[in-house]
Amino acid sequence: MSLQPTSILVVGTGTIGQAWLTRYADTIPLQFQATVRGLYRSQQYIHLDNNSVPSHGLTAAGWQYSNDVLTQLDQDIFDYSHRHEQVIVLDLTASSAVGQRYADWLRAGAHIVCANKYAGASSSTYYEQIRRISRQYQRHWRYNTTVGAGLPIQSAIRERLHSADPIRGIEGNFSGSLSWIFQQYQPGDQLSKWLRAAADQGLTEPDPRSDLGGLDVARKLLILAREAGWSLELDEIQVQSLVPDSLAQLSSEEFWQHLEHFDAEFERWRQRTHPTAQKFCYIGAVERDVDAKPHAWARLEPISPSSPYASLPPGNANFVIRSELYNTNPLLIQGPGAGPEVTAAGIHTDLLDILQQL
Ligand SMILES: NC(=O)C1=CN([C@@H]2O[C@H](COP(=O)(O)OP(=O)(O)OC[C@H]3O[C@@H](n4cnc5c(N)ncnc54)[C@H](OP(=O)(O)O)[C@@H]3O)[C@@H](O)[C@H]2O)C=CC1
Ligand SMILES: N[C@@H](CC=O)C(=O)O
Repeated sequence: MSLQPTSILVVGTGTIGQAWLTRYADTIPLQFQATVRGLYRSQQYIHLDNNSVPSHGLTAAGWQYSNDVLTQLDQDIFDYSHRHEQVIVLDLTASSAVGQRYADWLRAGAHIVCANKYAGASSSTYYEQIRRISRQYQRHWRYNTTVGAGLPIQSAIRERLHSADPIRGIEGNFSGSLSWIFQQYQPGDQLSKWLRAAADQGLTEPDPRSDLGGLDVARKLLILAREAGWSLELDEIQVQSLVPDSLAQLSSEEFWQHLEHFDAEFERWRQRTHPTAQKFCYIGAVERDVDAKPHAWARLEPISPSSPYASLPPGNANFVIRSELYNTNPLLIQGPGAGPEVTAAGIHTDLLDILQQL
């Protein structure tokens, strides 16, 4: 274990950030000498001293306004690294601007734990760059919660590969929020009623159109495809969007104000395409064709009462992983696929994993 102290810098104090700060920040075993030294939001940051209780940072006086928080964070990473401390950045935002900093932060000496899916689902060029820099500078990048929240999907895939058991395909209900919505929705309901309930529980993305539009599932498919060692880009994944064109360009606030269009459009689609279906599930899959080229898709499918998808508890995700060894009898992983508690727990697992390796 490293004799150097570790500074933890937390970017994002929203639903997931607050859950981690209140449940876990004060529980890091003392042997790691790891301290939360900074909290960063979109336009504010606060430095915490060694004696601060991190969870109190949320309400502490002393937050400073800045219109360039990320430059402050760059500086803080540089300062702590040059004091020969280990630095771990927790990226608990959904921000592309934050995700675009990873290469620089790794080079500057930081390790990264993220719930943010941006980097894992970015272009192959950027993704490979981050991987290369992590290896070159011997920095850790952990992102388990980007797929299935706290469920151990990526480690299951890695273990298959370590056992020389290549992955053949992955299918499932990858979205905790869409699971929550569609396991309870009944034809004739206003879909937006269930959407609001999912958002109130912290299951959706900050902008729920990322879930409804299929982007969130597509990102997860891409992250898992790359974990399986396959080369794929986000725009190669075929997704069905449930967001009407008329609502796609609105701000997130405006979208919430116009849910009647969302309900009406969904009802029209349902009547036109599956008028007798009683249950739906948003399913995604990625697999390789005979030429070893990966293909991925995600769409809302009608399901019969006998389908395994019909009995998922609301909010549960499931992953059916087929490999050479687990093929006709695949590996199944199921459990809560979203939510502040399980996601914060997954972040903490990734953090402790890095601390143990330093
Ligand atoms: N909900 C879930 O179940 C799961 C969520 N995730 C991921 O967790 C991440 C966070 O989600 P959630 O907590 O719901 O999001 P929230 O919108 O609740 O919080 C986002 C936080 O990020 C901050 N932020 C945004 N942009 C920047 C920026 N440029 N610089 C610094 N801080 C910034 C916001 O600042 P401010 O407070 O000023 O607005 C806010 O504190 C997302 O990437 C999501 O995909 C992953 C797995 C499961
Ligand atoms: N919005 C996501 C949260 C986790 O990534 C989901 O619904 O699964």
